[in-house]
Amino acid sequence: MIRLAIQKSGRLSEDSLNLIRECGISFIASSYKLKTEATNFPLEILYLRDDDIPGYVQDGVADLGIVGQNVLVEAGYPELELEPLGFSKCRLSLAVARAAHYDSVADLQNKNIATSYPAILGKYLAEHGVQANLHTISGSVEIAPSIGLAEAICDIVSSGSTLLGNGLREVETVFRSEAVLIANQHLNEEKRELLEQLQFRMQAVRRARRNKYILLNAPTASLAAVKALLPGIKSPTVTALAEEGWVSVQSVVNEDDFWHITGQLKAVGAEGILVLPIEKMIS
Ligand SMILES: Nc1ncnc2c1ncn2[C@@H]1O[C@H](COP(=O)(O)OP(=O)(O)OP(=O)(O)O)[C@@H](O)[C@H]1O
Ligand SMILES: O=P(O)(O)OC[C@H]1O[C@H](OP(=O)(O)OP(=O)(O)O)[C@H](O)[C@@H]1O
Ligand SMILES: [Mg+2]
Repeated sequence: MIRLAIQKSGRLSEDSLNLIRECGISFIASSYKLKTEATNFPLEILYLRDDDIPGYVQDGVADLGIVGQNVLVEAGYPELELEPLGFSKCRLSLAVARAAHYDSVADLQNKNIATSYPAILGKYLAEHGVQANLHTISGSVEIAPSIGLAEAICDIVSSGSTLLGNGLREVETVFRSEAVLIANQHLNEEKRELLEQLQFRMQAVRRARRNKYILLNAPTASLAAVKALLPGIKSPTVTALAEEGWVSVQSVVNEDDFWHITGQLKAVGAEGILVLPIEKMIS
């Protein structure tokens, strides 16, 4: 049995649970139970406050965890990170009141800055040769300038709407973060084997999410151009259509390139383009 700690309720929770489920692992989640056992994989899930996850994994109370890099690095255990998981992407940024004078980070010299991330911010300021007074608060950081607690803040930003709604302006990106899988560094052989199986499944799920299955019809005369646009995993599958002079082409495209490539496919004569999600992708 391997123990995985995830956030009980918050920005990481839903995506963490979805990832475990998409790995084919079934369990009964209840908002009251803080521990569940999977029914078809030797996995126990612990539901914790995200701030506690790095320490629990470091101490071996949990074997694995899913947590934001911001919290992991702030806790001082960056070495526990195994792989990024592609969700809960955000940044830690410095912000000042919209009307405040700001040219560069040097303007923060001797200023009061409110943050929940004193370690990450302290390192950033030291690297930029800035000495400031850090006020550590655990939440609602964006309120600090408007109540006279600080001239600047350093907190999580995603869409920027919390900053906007509190009359603040983002001035520096201090740290970029996303959810990561972390592991205790002294797992026994049996747990290492389970971790490997879990990572294999997670990678298959993530690869599938990043790619789409594409089917199209093209005139045989355009096949070379279509093949050049669709490299596929090894190479595209090409089959003849019942109608003379036409082929059906099947391949896999990266989601990031998808719109660009479909435009080019149409331009070389492709028709009837179908795009399907991929459930798992194993290389
Ligand atoms: N707006 C956002 N967009 C994307 N990711 C975010 C956002 N806010 C936070 N995150 C990421 O999700 C993590 C958890 O955020 P959340 O706001 O749920 O934390 P919390 O309030 O400290 O939760 P807990 O109650 O577990 O301590 C953050 O550490 C960060 O990595
Ligand atoms: O740039 P935005 O898209 O507005 O996101 C940023 C906000 O999101 C997070 O808070 P959350 O909403 O998770 O609430 P919390 O402070 O209770 O954790 C974070 O602490 C910021 O306040
Ligand atoms: Mg927290």
